Order: sequence, then structure tokens, then C-alpha cells
Amino acid sequence: MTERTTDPAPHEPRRDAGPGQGAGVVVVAGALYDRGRLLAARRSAPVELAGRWELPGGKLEPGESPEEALVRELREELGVEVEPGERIPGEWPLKPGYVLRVWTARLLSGEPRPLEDHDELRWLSRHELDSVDWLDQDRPAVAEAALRLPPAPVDGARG
Ligand SMILES: Nc1nc2c([nH]c(=O)n2[C@H]2C[C@H](O)[C@@H](COP(=O)(O)OP(=O)(O)OP(=O)(O)O)O2)c(=O)[nH]1
Repeated sequence: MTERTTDPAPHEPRRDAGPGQGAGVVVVAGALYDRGRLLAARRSAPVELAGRWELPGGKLEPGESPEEALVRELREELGVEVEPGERIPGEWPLKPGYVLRVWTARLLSGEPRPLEDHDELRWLSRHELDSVDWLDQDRPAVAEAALRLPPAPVDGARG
């Protein structure tokens, strides 16, 4: 899906001006699922967010669809290939001018590694979701992501 944009300078992150979409920089994050678990990532920067846990992702760039941004960000940050799924309904304010939108995603290949922006990753099963210190702004998104967590397969297959 292609969303409308204003006319950002080429070096600036994409700003969204669609009706009812809210203005601001869109941060696309992934609720990445594998074998009944959700991936949580601990930020290493900036200092005010370091040590807190989030759903990995990043800013939408000009000309990208959210799904393309998600695939790119998770490749860059984690070194994995993912298949985006549905958008999790909702939009969560981050710092002023930034909003978080979340898509489900399924791990296709690779084992996530904290290559950029993070210093630790954890796969959390449903009963472990409260075991990390999520960024406050991510908590409602994580709650929605948890509702969509696929059941753990009995045969160890991916899904
Ligand atoms: N990716 C991500 N960022 C989040 C979340 N919650 C939250 O407050 N943020 C903030 C942290 C950053 O200030 C901003 C996203 O920036 P980023 O640093 O992850 O994005 P990016 O990879 O495109 O950035 P850059 O290093 O290329 O500048 O949103 C979240 O769940 N996921």
C-alpha cells in the first residue's frame, strides 16, 4: 500500500499527511513472531532510551511502503529476512512529531543479531512478555501484538 506524503527534503524521514493519519514521522516496527514467541530488542541509544525494550524497526523513508521499510529495517538492524503480515490497529505517539505503527511479521530466515541500535535481543513466549522493561510508549502496541501471537507449534516448525 502506498500512502500519501508531503514533500520531504530527500534527507529527511518521511512525514505523513494523509487525512486522519496524523502528521509526523512514522516509525514502523515489527511484531516479529517465531515459534510462538515475540522478539524484543533492547535499545543501546540514544541515552534516554538505552536499556529499554522495544519492537525493532525504524523510520519510514520517502517512497517506501511501510512493509518495505519494515523489511529493510529488520534486515539492517537484525540481519534477518521477514515477511510482513497485518498492521496492528492503532498508532502510538513517541517523542513529539513521531508516531509508532506496528506490523506483524514472520521470520523467514536468519537468526536475529543486535547489529544496530540494540545490544540485546530476546524471544519472549506469551508468559514472558512482562519480563522486560518495555518503553512506556510501546506497551499498548506490545499488548496488541500479544493478542496476535501465534501458538507455539508442537513440532518446532516456524510460524
Ligand atoms: N524502532 C523503534 N523506535 C521506537 C520505538 N519506540 C520508540 O519510542 N521509538 C523511537 C526511538 C527513535 O527515537 C525513533 C525511531 O528511530 P530509529 O533510530 O529506530 O529509526 P531509524 O533506524 O530509522 O533511525 P536512524 O538511526 O536511521 O536515524 O522512535 C519502537 O518500538 N521501535
